[in-house]
Amino acid sequence: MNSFHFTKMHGLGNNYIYVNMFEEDLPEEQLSEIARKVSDLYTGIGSDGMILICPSETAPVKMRVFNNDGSEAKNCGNGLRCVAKYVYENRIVNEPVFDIETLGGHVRAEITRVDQDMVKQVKVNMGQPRLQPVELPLIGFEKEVINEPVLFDGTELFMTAVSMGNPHAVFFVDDIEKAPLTTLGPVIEKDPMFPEWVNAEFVEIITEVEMHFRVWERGSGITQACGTGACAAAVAAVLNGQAKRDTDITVHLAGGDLIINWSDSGDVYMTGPAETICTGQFFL
Ligand SMILES: N[C@@H](CCC[C@H](N)C(=O)O)C(=O)O
Repeated sequence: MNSFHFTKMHGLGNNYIYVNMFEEDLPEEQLSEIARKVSDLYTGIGSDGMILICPSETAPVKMRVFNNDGSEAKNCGNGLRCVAKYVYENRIVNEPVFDIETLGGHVRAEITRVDQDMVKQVKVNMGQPRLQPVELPLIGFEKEVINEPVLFDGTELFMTAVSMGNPHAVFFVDDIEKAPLTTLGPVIEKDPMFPEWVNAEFVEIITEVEMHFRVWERGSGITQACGTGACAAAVAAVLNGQAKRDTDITVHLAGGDLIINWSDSGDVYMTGPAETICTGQFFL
């Protein structure tokens, strides 16, 4: 294998190189290295990482996510919408509602808008948020972490910790433009309290149903959007009394908007767009 076909797709600017593993065969031991290579802006294609669209034994399709540093993540909200678009348009699935296996559990995708045979919008039942520290994992805390003061590089921030299959640390700020994204984002990401590192999100509440959001992603740095992060932010807002359950919340990310709803059933729903950028052949 010295080349493979890819599709570059994005959800609100959060862009990945997608490889159809129903047709391609990338060696397991080289996946991290290939993710780093394709993601390189100068010598590769340039992306936030690589996502594999794989056969599954328990669902019509399985998603595997690699950040642009080569680390493998257990979930990716924007990736899920793009995978749903890909498998539906390419007739790997033929029904508009189907399950996707991830390393963080199964989720259910629903194709909610199609325009001239192109999927434009997908809604995903992301499942229940997990709040116990052991589920992130997060060490040094026994119980759910909701608005707890923590020092990062000498700065006190109030943290709410949420797992959406992957780990998130959410911080509320008064002004999103002044959030310490570039300075504290990388510090929070690799703080020893997170043995598997963490995605760091800053959130400015506008109203009970609207918030601004910026992310420093584990393994990728600043990205335009993070679907699981937006879910975690909405859950954190509810836990902190800043938003309501079973209500659509508009999350304004750098790349556009997502609608998040933490339903009374306990599941979190994410609705948003998915776009194809280009297809090509990558030479290793
Ligand atoms: N961009 C994603 C999340 C990708 C994985 C994340 N960086 C991690 O390591 O957990 C999203 O849209 O959720």
